[in-house]
Amino acid sequence: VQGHAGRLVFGDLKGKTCVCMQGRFHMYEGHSLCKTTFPVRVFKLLGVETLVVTNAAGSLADGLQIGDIMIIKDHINFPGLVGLNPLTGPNEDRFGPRFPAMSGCYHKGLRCLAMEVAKDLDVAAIMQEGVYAMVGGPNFESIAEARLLHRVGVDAVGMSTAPEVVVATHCGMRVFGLSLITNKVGKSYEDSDSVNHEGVLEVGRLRSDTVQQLVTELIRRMEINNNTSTAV
Ligand SMILES: O=P(O)(O)O[C@H]1O[C@H](CO)[C@@H](O)[C@H]1O
Ligand code: HPA
Repeated sequence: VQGHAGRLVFGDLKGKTCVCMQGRFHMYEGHSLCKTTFPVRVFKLLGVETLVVTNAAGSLADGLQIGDIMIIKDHINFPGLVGLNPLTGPNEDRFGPRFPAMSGCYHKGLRCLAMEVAKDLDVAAIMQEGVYAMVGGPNFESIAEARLLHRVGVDAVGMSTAPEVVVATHCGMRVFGLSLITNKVGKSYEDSDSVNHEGVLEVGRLRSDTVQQLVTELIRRMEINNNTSTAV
């Protein structure tokens, strides 16, 4: 999608072997969920243990302002709830079970560590935990849709991430996620501001250094098991 470089970068980050996706596939681009999540299975086969996901998202929570960073505590996978799930079809037993649990899919230890990192980098004031919801897109939400999402407990909404997290959790990877709040989602018919992709990219540019520092320091401090691989 425009604004995503579409590169896969391999390297060493603070002593940990990492592979980084600059960009992702989205369902709204017409890709199957199988293709959208294919990189995650490639990472698994490469020996990656931890997946760090980042996204741009619109805020529904009054306490989340533009430029804030939300540590994803949990998600609501709206496409998944109606059967648009990357795990649909015969189960790939070599990756994981037919019916994987999704409770606790955003690793608690990594969430706590990220908050410590935020304090040490002096950015804790712009960070809090919340619930991310994936919608199909590509249109942004109507006012009634925004109100619905708010009522069901969504803090931030975007059009990605949940399928990758489902596939990573299915194959036993640890997951950590961040949403950069790029816009407020209008919940009032009196609001005249409307969101657009250029505005989303602009906030992304403004906060890219902060997100980069947070992720780098988190990776430097995170415990690893046998190998040293992380995918971002
Ligand atoms: O989730 P990412 O790809 O970060 O970006 C979000 O921002 C784009 C819309 O501006 C959509 O792609 C949406 O999902
Ligand atoms: N809605 C859905 N996806 C998004 C938004 C939004 O407001 N902002 C960035 N991605």
